[in-house]
Amino acid sequence: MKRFFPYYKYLLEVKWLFAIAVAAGIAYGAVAGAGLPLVMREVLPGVFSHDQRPLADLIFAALLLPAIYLVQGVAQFTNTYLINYCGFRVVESIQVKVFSRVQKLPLSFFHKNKSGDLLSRLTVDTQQMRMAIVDVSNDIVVQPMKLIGAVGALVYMSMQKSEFFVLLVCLATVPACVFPIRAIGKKLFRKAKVVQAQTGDLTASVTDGLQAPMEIRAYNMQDSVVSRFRQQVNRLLVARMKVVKYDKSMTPVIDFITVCGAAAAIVYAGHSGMEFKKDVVPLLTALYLSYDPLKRLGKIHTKIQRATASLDRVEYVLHHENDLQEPDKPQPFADVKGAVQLEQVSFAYDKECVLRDLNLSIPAGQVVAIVGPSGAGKSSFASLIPRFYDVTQGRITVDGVDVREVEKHDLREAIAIVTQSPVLFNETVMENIRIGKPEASDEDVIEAAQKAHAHEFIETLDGGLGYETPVGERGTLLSGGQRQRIAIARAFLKDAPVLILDEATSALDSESEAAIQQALEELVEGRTTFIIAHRFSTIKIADRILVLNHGRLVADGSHEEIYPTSALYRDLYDRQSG
Ligand SMILES: Nc1ncnc2c1ncn2[C@@H]1O[C@H](COP(=O)(O)OP(=O)(O)OP(=O)(O)O)[C@@H](O)[C@H]1O
Repeated sequence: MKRFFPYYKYLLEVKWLFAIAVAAGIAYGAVAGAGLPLVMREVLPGVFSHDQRPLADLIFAALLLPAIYLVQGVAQFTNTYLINYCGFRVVESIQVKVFSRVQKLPLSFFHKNKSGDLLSRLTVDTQQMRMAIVDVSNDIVVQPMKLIGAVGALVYMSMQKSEFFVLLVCLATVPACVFPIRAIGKKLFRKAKVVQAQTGDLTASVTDGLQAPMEIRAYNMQDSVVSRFRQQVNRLLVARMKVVKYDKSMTPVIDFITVCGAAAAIVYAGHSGMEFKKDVVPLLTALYLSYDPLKRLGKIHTKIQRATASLDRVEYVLHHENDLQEPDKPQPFADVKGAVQLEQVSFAYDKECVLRDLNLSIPAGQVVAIVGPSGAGKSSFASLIPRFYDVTQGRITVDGVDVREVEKHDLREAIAIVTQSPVLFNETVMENIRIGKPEASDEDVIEAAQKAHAHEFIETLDGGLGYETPVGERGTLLSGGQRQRIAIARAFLKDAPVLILDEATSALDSESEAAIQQALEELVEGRTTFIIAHRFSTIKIADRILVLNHGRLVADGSHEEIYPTSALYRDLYDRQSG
């Protein structure tokens, strides 16, 4: 339980509503625990005595029951309604915290963790945590109150007739409940952990299945995808049933132990010649009502165990070490010109180096194409400049400042990236371009689209809806060439001094290709540009070509300089020109 304490601060945000909820819960507990037995003990025996009672007395006595249930009902509704509200608010705060943590983590985190599993941690596991924080806090106050109410009624009755006191001994079965509660709780924790992990796997598999509809159809994978899903659902079912087994065994076990106490009460009551209506019924009602909160208190343990299994998964994200730390004393980074320098740079994702001993000086405004065979390290090279990863050795500077010594936000403000398959967000074309500069006016966005040779096609979109056309999830309502031009428009709007272009590998139709080529030529002007050249179609706009092979720089110069001297470049170039 201690592990949940840091999260109680979210409950403080709704402390007054929570306090009202608990107060209503206490009122409910007191009325539910003590009201019914006392009515039975004090009122009903008189009503059903042998003497003829006036009708008014009967009506009064009868009305006591709905009155008790009315008070109890209003208090219970207020309690559960507000507890639910507080619970949702706490979940909301935890979800925002986890989501914002995820957004701060480096790219490597997303390569190690499946997005579906992260989704399940963010949604399912945070909901489980709610149980431990809000429901348990409520139960911990309300259920003992109910217990005190019922036990109070027993004590009150025992004061009226001393034999009743002995019946309190029946409650001695209560401590015996602790042992099964603890044992079942331990089992439940382990089983709940398995369920949460498998829920994550299942969500990951669903996400995969929904994100690649074309590939699944193209390769006729429907049956195998469904069969894998069925297996995972089955595994989850088995794991869930284990949780249900332990969770649901708690109540019967506690019922059995406590009913032994009730049996002892009956034996005692019968033996000592108590009056059934007047003494035994109210007594058993009070006993029953004191066992109910006990069972609920027992469930608190199982709730905490289940929530702890989820807490582990949520804290995996919250406490995940960020290996791309911000500098302690960030250097100012304004009016960037874009001179980039690599000094003895080596880089490895894991153990094996994918870039080795790179020494380069790229003056501001130079357009550099990076070429090399597949896997040579071109994309890795480009990802080091915006500090998506840190170099393993050496350093990279922009305008003489080590990229690790400026705030990541400032560094990335100075860099625009156009990837080969740009991701569009499920918003309008206008908003997708505005991502480049959130404060830009509509006119600025349109101007950027014009520069990117995108304005013409945007205007005709969706029967003239133009910039207000939604692009669909991940931009699926647009063609590859259109998506690329929107990404180029974003880069124009951002107007950053450093540009990284990941040239499209897929063939575009000649009209798109010509428009994109022209847009890129204008975009690179005056910016330090790194073009990851897969198809060499953009190579002619480069001032300088870097040839990488197995992570090493094997040639560096203009096309005219390196074509005669680098066999690898010549080979790559000739193959491309066919
Ligand atoms: N996230 C990653 N984690 C681990 N290894 C990676 C990761 N990304 C790339 N690699 C490895 O790093 C090496 C260089 O990959 P990189 O993507 O930089 O090459 P590339 O020249 O851009 O290739 P291509 O032209 O095929 O895109 C490859 O061996 C690749 O397997």
